[in-house]
Amino acid sequence: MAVYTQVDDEELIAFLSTYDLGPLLACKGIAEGVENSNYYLHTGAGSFILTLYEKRVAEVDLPFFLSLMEHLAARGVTCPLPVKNKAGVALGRLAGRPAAIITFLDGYSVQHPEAAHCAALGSALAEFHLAGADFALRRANALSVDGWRPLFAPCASRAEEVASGLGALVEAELGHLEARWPRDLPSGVIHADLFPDNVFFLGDRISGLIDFYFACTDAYAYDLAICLNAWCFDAEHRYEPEKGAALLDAYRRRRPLAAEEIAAFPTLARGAALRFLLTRYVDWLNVPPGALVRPKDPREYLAKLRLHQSAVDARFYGLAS
Ligand SMILES: Nc1ncnc2c1ncn2[C@@H]1O[C@H](COP(=O)(O)OP(=O)(O)O)[C@@H](O)[C@H]1O
Ligand SMILES: N[C@@H](CCOP(=O)(O)O)C(=O)O
Repeated sequence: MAVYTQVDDEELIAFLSTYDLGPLLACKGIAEGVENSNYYLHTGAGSFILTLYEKRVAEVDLPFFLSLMEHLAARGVTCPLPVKNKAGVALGRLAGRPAAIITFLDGYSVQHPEAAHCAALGSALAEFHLAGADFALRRANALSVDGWRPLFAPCASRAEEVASGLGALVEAELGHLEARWPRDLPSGVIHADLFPDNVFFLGDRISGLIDFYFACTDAYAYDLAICLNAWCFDAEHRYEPEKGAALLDAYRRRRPLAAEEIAAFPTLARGAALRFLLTRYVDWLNVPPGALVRPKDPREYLAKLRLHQSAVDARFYGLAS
């Protein structure tokens, strides 16, 4: 359960009184998510999500995330909208944290995506990239290749606690990726965390995307690689080529991949695996005392990284220019 910051009733009622949302009717901590504290909020005006932004979200980046949701929604991507208070401001402070209320989206996330879900995701991801192409704000990806070594270094000595040989493997992989990371691929705003829990379905159609708090300006194909890792493996972390093909084909129908994106794809998939291996590893070792959170298993991403290390080139993923 991701609630790092507890909100006191009186504080919440005072916070809500700065909005035109009517009285507080219910507020419950949300069981999913690992990054921020999220509450389901029911008020006289309906259902909302209250988010208190935690450690990995820099306050200075919040205008980027909130404006991005407005930008995408205006271009037909179904996503939450930040709710403005009576002063016309979407960002406030609650319980000592930056906080915002966003609209509630109907839908549910699929726990075991099938190829049809992967295809729907591929189309939605390409539409997201196209809709964000004229987004004026930029945000560097703090969790790209230059951020991985500083993330790992402070807790590198504990790697054996998580998996035998992990420290050596991460060191070698960092060296490999730092030497080869592609820097000039087609780029724009990417979601960077479009895992199944951040995509809502109603029936077999995507009803909305959530959780834009890792969004940044980076390579589109890197976002696709993140999705391949998150959607196209089975519960034992084995790659499922038919799901990979469904995702990649659907994406390419909406936004064709350039030859250099295809050539870089194995490297991007390795980097995408290492990025989530590292954040999960750090979080696994550092659960804040009193936090209600279930950290995600870094070993899942170790298995995915090993798979990508075995890929000779993009044909492994069925990609050819
Ligand atoms: N706009 C929304 N509408 C409905 N449910 C939401 C919305 N935003 C978040 N949630 C719920 O809260 C959970 C955690 O949100 P998420 O943004 O993924 O957390 P985090 O900020 O920790 O990444 C989601 O899995 C979902 O169940
Ligand atoms: N998707 C990340 C964790 C952060 O995402 P959240 O939406 O669960 O908060 C992972 O799986 O490591």
